[in-house]
Amino acid sequence: MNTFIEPERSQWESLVSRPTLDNLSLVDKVSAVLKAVKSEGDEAILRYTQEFDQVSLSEFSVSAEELEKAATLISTDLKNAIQIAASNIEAFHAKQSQDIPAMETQPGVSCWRKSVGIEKVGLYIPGGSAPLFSTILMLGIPAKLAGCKEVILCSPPDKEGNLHPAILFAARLVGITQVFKIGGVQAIGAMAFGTASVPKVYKIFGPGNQYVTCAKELIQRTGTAIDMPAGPSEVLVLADETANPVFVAADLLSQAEHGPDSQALLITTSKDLAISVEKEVQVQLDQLPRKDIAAKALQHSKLIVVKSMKEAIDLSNQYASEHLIISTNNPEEVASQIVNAGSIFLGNYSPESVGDYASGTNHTLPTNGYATAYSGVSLDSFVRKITFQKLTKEGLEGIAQTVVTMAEAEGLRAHAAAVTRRLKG
Ligand SMILES: NC(=O)c1ccc[n+]([C@@H]2O[C@H](COP(=O)([O-])OP(=O)(O)OC[C@H]3O[C@@H](n4cnc5c(N)ncnc54)[C@H](O)[C@@H]3O)[C@@H](O)[C@H]2O)c1
Ligand SMILES: N[C@H](CO)Cc1c[nH]c[nH+]1
Ligand SMILES: [Zn+2]
Repeated sequence: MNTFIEPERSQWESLVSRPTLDNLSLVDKVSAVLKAVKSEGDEAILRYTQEFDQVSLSEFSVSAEELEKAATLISTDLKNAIQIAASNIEAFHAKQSQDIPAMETQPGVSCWRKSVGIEKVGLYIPGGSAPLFSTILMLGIPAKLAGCKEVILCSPPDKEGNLHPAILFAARLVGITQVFKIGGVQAIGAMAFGTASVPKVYKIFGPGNQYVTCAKELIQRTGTAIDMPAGPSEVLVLADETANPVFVAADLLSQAEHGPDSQALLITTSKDLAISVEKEVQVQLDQLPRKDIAAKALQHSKLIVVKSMKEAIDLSNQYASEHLIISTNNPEEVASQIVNAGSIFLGNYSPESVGDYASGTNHTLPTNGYATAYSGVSLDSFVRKITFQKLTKEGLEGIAQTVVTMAEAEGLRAHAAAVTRRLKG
C-alpha cells in the first residue's frame, strides 16, 4: 500500500477520483457489443461469450434439473449460512414497504398511494472473478417481496460453461426459475432488448465491473430502467486514534480483493494509526489467496492523514463512498454528520463484510461518487408507487376555483374547462 499522505484541502479533488478505465474507449466498446446483441440476438451472445468468457456454449438456459441438483453439490454449512442470511435480508426488506393510506387533503378530496411490483425484472449476478451468489439474495428477495411477476437472472459461465452451484441454489431458494449463463455487456443487452432465448425486461438490477456498469448506463437511453450505477467496490474507513489497525487493515483488504479497480481509503486524524495500518496491510495481504488482485487495488488506494475530525468528515462527504466504516470513539456523533455514503458501519465490531452477506441490509450500492445522489437497492427499487385520488362532488366544488385560477394563469383553458363543465347545471 502507498505510504500515507497529508494533503491540503486544495488537493482533495484529486483524492476523490476513482480508478476508471478510459471512458471514451469503454463506451465505444460497450456500445458495439450492445448494438450487435440488439441486431443479432443469441448469435451475438454466443460469439461474445466465446470472446470474453472463453467458453463455447450451445445453450444459455439453465434447466430445472440443474437448478434442483445444485443443492446436492454444496455443503450443508453453506446452505445453512445462505438460509440465515436470506432470513435476515428478508426481515429487513419486508419492513421497507411504504403504502400511504387514503387521506383527505381538503374536504372531499382523497389521495392515496400504492406500491405495485415492476412486472418484469432482470438480475445481473457478477461472476467474472468470483461467483457472487450473495447478490442473488440482495436482489431476488426484494423482487419477490415487491411482487415482481417475472424475475430472470444472468451470470457469466465459468470456463467449463457452468454456473457455480451456490448461484443455482440461491436462485432456487428465492424462487427464480429463469436462469441464463450469460455475463458482461452481452447479458445487459440480452435483458434490455430481449432475444429468442432471453425475455426482455423493464428494469435491470445488479452490480458488476466497469463493462457491466457502462452497459447499464447506456441501455437506459433505450427505455430500460436500471437500479443505479453499482460498479467496482470501494470502502472508506474514517478513524481516530482509538481504532484498531488490525481491524482497519482487514476492512481495507476486504474490498481491495474484489477487483483491481476496487478502491480502499483510510482517512484518519492519527498519523500513528496510518503508520500501523500501512504495516498491517502488508502483513495481511501476504496471507490472502487473492493477493495479486488486492495488491493492484491497493496501488490506487490511499492512507490519508487530516488535521481534524471535521476535515475527515468533510473529505468523507466529498468522496461519497459506497461503504463507510466509522471507527472512532463516538461513531454515532460522526455518523450524524455524514450526508454522502451508500451504507455506514459503526464502531469496531461492524465489519463491512457483514453487510456484504448477512446482516440484512442490501449490498448493491452506488459507487464512483454516485452516493451523492443515489440510494442502494431496496424494496422501493422493485416497485412503482402509483398515486390515486377520488373526489366527491362537494370536494370538486371546494377545489375548483384553485385549479381554474392556476390553469388560466398557465394559459391552459381546457384544463380549467375539465373542472367547470362538471359543475355547470
Ligand atoms: N457496487 C456494488 O454494489 C457491488 C456489489 C458486488 C460486486 N461489485 C463489483 O462487481 C464487480 C464484479 O466484476 P467481475 O469482473 O468479477 O464480474 P462481472 O460479472 O461484473 O464481469 C464479468 C464479465 O465482464 C466481461 N468482460 C471482462 N473483460 C472484458 C473485456 N475486456 N471486454 C468486454 N467485456 C469484458 C465478460 O463478459 C465477463 O463475463 C467487481 O468490480 C466488484 O467490485 C460491486
Ligand atoms: N462488497 C460488494 C459490494 O461492493 C458485495 C459483495 C458480495 N460478496 C462479497 N461482497
Ligand atoms: Zn464485498
